Parts: sequence; structure tokens; C-alpha cells
Amino acid sequence: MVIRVAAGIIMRDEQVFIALRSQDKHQGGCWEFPGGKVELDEEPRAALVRELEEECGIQVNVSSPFQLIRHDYSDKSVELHFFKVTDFDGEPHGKEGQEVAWVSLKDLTSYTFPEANVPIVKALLAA
Ligand SMILES: Nc1nc2c([nH]c(=O)n2[C@@H]2O[C@H](COP(=O)(O)OP(=O)(O)OP(=O)(O)O)[C@@H](O)[C@H]2O)c(=O)[nH]1
Ligand SMILES: [Mg+2]
Repeated sequence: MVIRVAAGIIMRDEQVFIALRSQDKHQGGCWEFPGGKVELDEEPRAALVRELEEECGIQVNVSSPFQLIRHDYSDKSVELHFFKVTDFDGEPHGKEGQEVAWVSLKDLTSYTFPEANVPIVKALLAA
């Protein structure tokens, strides 16, 4: 079974907002672009809007599809719908207590992301 996920690359002034996945989660200890599982009968973009409100406390105004990545981890397969989020209301924060950071694009490589994110980080650096 493939798990569909929507994740947001929240951008402001050449910086991107990332969050630390807690140790008890899949890929725990890795940094992530906030987001989560797409529910049955839910559009990925709707899941993005819902998850970013739940996890970061923001209201997404403008998002655009960035990349779709299929990745098989040893324990699960994911289909990640990445969106760039370029306009939002509210100040992103770790609403669920997670550690967060605003990072310059050029510094993204200093952070460990899940394996599936490698092409995303590359693409952001190349942009
Ligand atoms: N949010 C997010 N998940 C990612 C990224 N990269 C990546 O491989 N994943 C994987 O995609 C899945 C996302 O699920 P999640 O744990 O965020 O889901 P969720 O917010 O619904 O939370 P839940 O764990 O409480 O059900 C996880 O297996 C996670 O390891 C990423 O950049 N952001
Ligand atoms: Mg999540």
C-alpha cells in the first residue's frame, strides 16, 4: 500500500521553514517539510492546507505543485506531493511542540532529511 502525503515548502525571503520529526515517528530525527497523510477522498492540496494549519498554525493562501516523488522505504512506500507555499497568513510555528527552523536555501544541505527528500533539496538549491 502506498501512503499519499502532502508537504509544504514554506518560503519567505529566500528562506524555507522546516520542522524536526520526533524520534518516535517514521524517519524520526530527520528534518521535514511540514505536512502529512492525505485522507481518503481528499485532494492533496486540501490535505496540505489542513496539515499546515494543524502542524504550523498557518492559513495557506497560495501554493503551487512542485514535485511528486514516489519512494520505497524498507518499511513503507510513500507518494509525496510537494507544494511550494508562497503566501500564507499567520506565523509558522511548531504547533505540536516540534522543533522548527527558518533556513536559507544554501544552508539546507546542513540538515538531514528523509531519503525521499534528496531530489527536492537538490531542486531547491538549483533554483
Ligand atoms: N511531512 C513530511 N513527511 C515526509 C517527508 N519526507 C518523507 O519521506 N515523509 C514521510 O511521509 C510520511 C508523512 O507522514 P506524517 O508522519 O507527516 O503524517 P501525519 O502528519 O499525518 O502524522 P501521523 O504520523 O500522526 O499520522 C512519513 O512516513 C514520513 O516519513 C517530508 O518532507 N514531510
Ligand atoms: Mg506530519
